[in-house]
Amino acid sequence: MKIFITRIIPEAGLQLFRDAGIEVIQWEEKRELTQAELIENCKKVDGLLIAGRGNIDAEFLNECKHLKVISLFATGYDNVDIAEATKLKIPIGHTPDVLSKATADIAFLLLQNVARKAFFHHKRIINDDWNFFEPLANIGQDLQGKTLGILGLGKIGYEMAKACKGAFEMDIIYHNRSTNKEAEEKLGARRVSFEELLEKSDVISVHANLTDETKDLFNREAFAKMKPIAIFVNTARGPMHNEKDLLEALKNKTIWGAGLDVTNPEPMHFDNELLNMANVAVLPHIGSSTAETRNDMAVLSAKNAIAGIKGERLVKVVNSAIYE
Ligand SMILES: NC(=O)C1=CN([C@@H]2O[C@H](COP(=O)(O)OP(=O)(O)OC[C@H]3O[C@@H](n4cnc5c(N)ncnc54)[C@H](O)[C@@H]3O)[C@@H](O)[C@H]2O)C=CC1
Ligand SMILES: O=C(O)C(=O)CO
Repeated sequence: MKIFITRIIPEAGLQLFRDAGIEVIQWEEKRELTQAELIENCKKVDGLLIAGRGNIDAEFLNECKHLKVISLFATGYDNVDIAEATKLKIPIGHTPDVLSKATADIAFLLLQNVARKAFFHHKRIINDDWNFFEPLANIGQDLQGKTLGILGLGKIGYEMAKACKGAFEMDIIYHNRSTNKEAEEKLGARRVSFEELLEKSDVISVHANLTDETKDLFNREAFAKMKPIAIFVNTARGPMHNEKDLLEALKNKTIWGAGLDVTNPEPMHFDNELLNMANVAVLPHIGSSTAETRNDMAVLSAKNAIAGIKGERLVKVVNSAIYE
């Protein structure tokens, strides 16, 4: 039995494959493998563990329909044609829960950095531009008691809401497909329409899944409805905001600032204008990137892959319909 892994993953996951007697073939080159190379490598194995990008579309799935499992080293599965995988009865595993706190921490970190322009001031010091105490300079904004609007109050959104409530006693409003009872009871969160979320939030933090419905949701029209002091934070997926419209909204002061762990496209080009704006903080998609979380992701994704190869139900499966 063999598994192909598209990146070098933490040892804790590799050990589980050894214990299960499954041979590991890892892609060790720094560059991203091409779709043709992905297909070629998958032809020789029973399962695929995919970390990073990778387009698991209908064409790939039909070329590799012998795969007993595709295990994502991620919780987001927007790069997979789930309907086709389900039709072909290929189980898709993912790694929810274990990364919720780490990812929400990055949303929280971005929010504070933007509110106080911390990344910008750090850059100024590097450029020998230390501005001594000036009452009218280096001005950020308080977060205390402000309104946090969450788009997609699922696992990560809940952790972000909890952090903001605890640290800044923020009022929480949210737009979600369903009511989140726990957030309403424990955090006093209130479910609102998308329009109300845009109009009432001082901070909008995006935590929904990327789908046809959420793609390009934050566009010129949406930014125009937001408050001029609003801070936009996206740690979910870059295509949920329109980057040209975001730049324009920031330049025109339609909104106040933005914190991005995900960009559109990804990677963001180093000379992108957003990177030179004082009220913008950008990170290279590091939401789940802590030693502890990556270890847990390695273990969970390996457990999913091993179960799939053995023909057992995955621990965390996206397309549970295949078992019905
Ligand atoms: N920056 C990073 O490194 C990471 C990013 N992510 C992203 O975060 C996303 C969320 O992860 P979780 O919180 O674990 O997922 P989740 O499934 O627990 O939460 C997503 C929430 O979004 C809601 N939602 C989906 N479509 C919606 C719509 N059209 N309108 C309103 N609400 C909608 C769902 O009902 C759900 O409550 C992932 O799909 C992934 O794209 C996840 C982990 C790390
Ligand atoms: O889990 C995900 O969806 C990520 O984006 C990376 O952890």
